[in-house]
Amino acid sequence: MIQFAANLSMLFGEVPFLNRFKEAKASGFEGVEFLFPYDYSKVQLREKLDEAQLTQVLFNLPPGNWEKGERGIAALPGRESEFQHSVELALEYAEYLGCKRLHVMAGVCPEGEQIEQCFEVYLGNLAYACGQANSAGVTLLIEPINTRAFPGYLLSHQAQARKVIDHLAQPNLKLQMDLYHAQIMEGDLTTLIRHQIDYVGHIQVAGIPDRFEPSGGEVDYNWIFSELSQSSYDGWIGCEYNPKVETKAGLGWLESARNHFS
Ligand SMILES: O=C(O)[C@@H](O)C(=O)CO
Ligand SMILES: [Mg+2]
Repeated sequence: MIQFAANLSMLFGEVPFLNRFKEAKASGFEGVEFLFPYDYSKVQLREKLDEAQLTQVLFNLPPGNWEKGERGIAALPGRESEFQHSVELALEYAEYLGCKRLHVMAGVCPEGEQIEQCFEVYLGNLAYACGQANSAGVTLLIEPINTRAFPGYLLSHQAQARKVIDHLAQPNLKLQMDLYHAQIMEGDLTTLIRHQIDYVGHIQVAGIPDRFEPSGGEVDYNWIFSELSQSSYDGWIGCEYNPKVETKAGLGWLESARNHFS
């Protein structure tokens, strides 16, 4: 059955990060996701999950130097050995936290590098990572991200991701379909969902254009949730949005969203 996960990098920012787990549970979430766990020990995080009885649904591989503008290293030529270490670290956390999904960020193709070469490195790194993750029972996800947010990001369209997944033909490589990015880059969300739901290993939602709650803005999420409820997808939906005012005050949309899946 489809369930909703709170993205703790964005929700419950009113309290310190480690307190957000119990806030998520108290607000009715059964699972959590966030961008990166690496500022905390895996033991600290496990404790928080256990205390609140939450499932760790997803997090990302280390992204490289975020402060310097790096947004993943999977497609960066010359960074292959760093990438392999990042896979090892992420899998260590994933196994300890019981997390079955990891998002591998492609990265921004560096100036002076050919896109084709970045793609070649990306494919090689993904194939390596899939092998490592498979033995740990972990699915890797690739997410097309809008280039307004991350200019030059290598993977920005759903069809590109499908091609990568088809090309590599790995059983544990899936699409992270973030409907916020998909609407900005492509629109036509219903058709995208109908055409590629079999590729999808995780979904994320936010209102468009402001990345607020998925209840206002240009996309009718009641329509989208109804569409998803009729599809074969039965995984998690990550609530990856910035609360417009305050997290709890803005959670009214969730009850009616859940009604689509009950
Ligand atoms: O959509 C996003 O921003 C995230 O899912 C992510 O992993 C990269 O920032
Ligand atoms: Mg996302």
